[in-house]
Amino acid sequence: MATHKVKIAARLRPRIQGELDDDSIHIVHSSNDTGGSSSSLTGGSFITVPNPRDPTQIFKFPFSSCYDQDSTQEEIYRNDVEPLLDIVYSGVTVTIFAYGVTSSGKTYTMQGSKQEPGVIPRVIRGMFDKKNSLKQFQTTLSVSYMEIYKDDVYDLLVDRENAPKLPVRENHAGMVFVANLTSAPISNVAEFDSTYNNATLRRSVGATNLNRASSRSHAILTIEATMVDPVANTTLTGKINLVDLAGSENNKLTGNDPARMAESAAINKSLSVLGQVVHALNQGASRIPYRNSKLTRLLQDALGGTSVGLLICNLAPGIKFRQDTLNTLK
Ligand SMILES: Nc1ncnc2c1ncn2[C@@H]1O[C@H](COP(=O)(O)OP(=O)(O)OP(=O)(O)O)[C@@H](O)[C@H]1O
Repeated sequence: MATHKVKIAARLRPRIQGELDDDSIHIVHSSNDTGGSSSSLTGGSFITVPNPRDPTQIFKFPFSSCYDQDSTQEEIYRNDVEPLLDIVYSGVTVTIFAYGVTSSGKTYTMQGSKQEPGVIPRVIRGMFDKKNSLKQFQTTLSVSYMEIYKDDVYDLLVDRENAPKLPVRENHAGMVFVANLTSAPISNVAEFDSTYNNATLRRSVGATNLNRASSRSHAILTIEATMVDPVANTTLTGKINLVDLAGSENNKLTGNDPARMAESAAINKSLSVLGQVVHALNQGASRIPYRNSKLTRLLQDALGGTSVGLLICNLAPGIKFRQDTLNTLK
């Protein structure tokens, strides 16, 4: 029986201006919940959504953690993210995904704003704070950042003109890796911020050049911790992947634009394979379909073995998203 699991959380974003609220989507906190505040409970809650074709039929979706419109970035970090940093420093790979349709709040959850920083800036601060408390190790942190667009991999830490598609290879032990991906050492938060901000700019410039939105690609930011114990003469490596997934999309919205349809097909395929992989892992299945997409192939070592994952399903409350919300939840 497999021991690895991907925890699945849901977050309903608040209504944004001009959006008609779908007040039939409810987060129900189970009665045996004891911890947390009223906006975020982690003891097993569920979301209810009526069937658009038959409102008397109520679909019920259970989640390990549910965050409603009033939940804060701080709550998500404290409840579900911060506990994972100790796991990284024990030499394990952790992966956090933000999943959902376009405009459901993935980027807000991962990056946040200056006033309300999201998972990425909080993880960076947490990683440096913990590093400084690990006295017995000489610990170094490094960052890599890549983008998967239509199953091609690009390095976001190098200029676009010098950024060819990177090959995906497998080593002797069967471990999949991206050849020639930059790994930049970071010695403090300011150094990370500067590297990351440049890369984010590069991602949006690249996206504009390719005539697409950056939300049409998956972005994988990886922070690796290398811990050397000089007394025991051992080295331990742990890492955390922070993944802002491309928006899942209703194919009907792509019109007849062939480029858009190909893009959409690639996104939907990789997201559907990710769903199958997470399901298979959580069922303890013996065969996990990693190889069916570049995204899951690349994250194979991050999802299998002793690795740990957190998938945050972002949901939009608007009526026009009802069917997408159901698709995400399913
Ligand atoms: N929890 C939240 N609280 C306040 N505002 C939010 C929240 N979540 C999302 N928003 C706002 O909703 C809008 C859409 O969110 P965001 O851009 O994060 O969506 P997305 O899923 O990343 O979209 P895309 O797939 O197009 O990148 C933004 O204006 C964002 O600031």
